[in-house]
Amino acid sequence: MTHPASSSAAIRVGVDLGARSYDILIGRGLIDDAGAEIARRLPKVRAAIVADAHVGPLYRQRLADALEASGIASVGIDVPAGEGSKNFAILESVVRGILAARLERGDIVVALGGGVIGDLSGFAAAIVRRGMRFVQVPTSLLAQVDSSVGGKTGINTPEGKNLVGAFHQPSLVIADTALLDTLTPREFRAGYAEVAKYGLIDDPAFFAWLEGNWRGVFAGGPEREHAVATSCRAKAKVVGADETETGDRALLNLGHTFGHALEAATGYSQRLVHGEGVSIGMVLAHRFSARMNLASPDDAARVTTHLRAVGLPTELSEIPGDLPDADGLMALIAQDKKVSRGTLTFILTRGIGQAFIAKDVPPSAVRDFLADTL
Ligand SMILES: NC(=O)c1ccc[n+]([C@@H]2O[C@H](COP(=O)([O-])OP(=O)(O)OC[C@H]3O[C@@H](n4cnc5c(N)ncnc54)[C@H](O)[C@@H]3O)[C@@H](O)[C@H]2O)c1
Ligand SMILES: O=C(O)C(=O)C[C@@H](O)[C@H](O)[C@H](O)COP(=O)(O)O
Ligand SMILES: [Zn+2]
Repeated sequence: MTHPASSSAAIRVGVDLGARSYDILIGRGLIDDAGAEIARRLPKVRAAIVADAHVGPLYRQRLADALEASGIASVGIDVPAGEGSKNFAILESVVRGILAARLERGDIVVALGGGVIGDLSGFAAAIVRRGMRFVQVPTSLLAQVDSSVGGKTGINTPEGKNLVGAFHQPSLVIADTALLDTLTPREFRAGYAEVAKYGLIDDPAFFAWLEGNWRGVFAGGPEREHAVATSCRAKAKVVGADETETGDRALLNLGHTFGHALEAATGYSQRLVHGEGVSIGMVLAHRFSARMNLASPDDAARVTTHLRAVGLPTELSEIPGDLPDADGLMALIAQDKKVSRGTLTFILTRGIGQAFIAKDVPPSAVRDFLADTL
């Protein structure tokens, strides 16, 4: 199979949200068509391209040239790389950068980067002039399959992950899968955890396909575009049905209640990046489900085997440094946004591809499980 060379050959996935509907374009080389794709949808705009210290030097000039060729002038805004940038101070610097460039409400913020840049600059776009439009040009696997789609934007605080933010949908997502070739193996693997998540939520055939084809996804064969498109279709369907997570969108949080607590516990640092937290969290969710007699332990073992095969961490003991005890982790879990009237909601499972939303999960059961696991 050959790769699409231009956006005319791109895979298009629609996110159906009435007046806020938008396209996700997926394919190799699409960054060079970004100006034309944006100008077609958002004529006569100026742009701020937000990028971090890794992605900026690699791709910002190329993107700026593509925008310029379609008459879109741009300025660049720099952000330090890493999860630590999802904070109030860096948010302020992005907001001030947009204002300093005198961008108007009708202009655009372009997030060129991974999920950190997308969440941060999407949130800036949501609050500058009470809401500017923004375009996602995701450059990590995680951002292409998950964070660039669906409009969750925000920052972290010491109290917990993504606790400050807004729902603000992009106007367009341009996922150039060739850009993933420069990702580190660690970051590629981290993004893969969110790919596997879609299989584990409700698509057992996709999970089985991944077990057989993950090497092609990593190597950049046509399996990669298939995995990105399958993931985007799955996410677009959920978001189209429940934009602001009043119901089934919570399924996309599989593995995240544990994972987010672990990210907060490790200070949003390189000790544990988001996708690694999700990998361990999904294993814990499957093991906890087995312990509650909801699922077979064989399913938890199968999930562990696959995530380990691609090189992802699956055990708390793989996180470098000390972790809080079970009570410390429970204090972080208590800040989860799915907590309602003080009770915990978890995404549990009855088996591979059979995740469900479990309300009123007894905290004592989770605490004892964590104490035994630690
Ligand atoms: N909004 C959502 O729906 C959603 C969904 C999932 C995750 N997230 C958030 O996304 C964040 C994680 O995203 P991430 O894993 O992309 O992290 P990231 O943005 O930190 O990117 C990972 C690393 O890869 C580098 N990088 C990105 N693209 C590159 C490329 N093409 N070549 C070389 N290096 C590249 C970055 O500079 C960074 O060092 C977390 O904050 C998480 O909470 C949000
Ligand atoms: O889009 C969603 O909804 C998700 O839950 C996707 C997750 O992968 C992502 O990490 C998201 O940022 C988590 O959202 P949160 O509301 O739990 O902070
Ligand atoms: Zn996630």
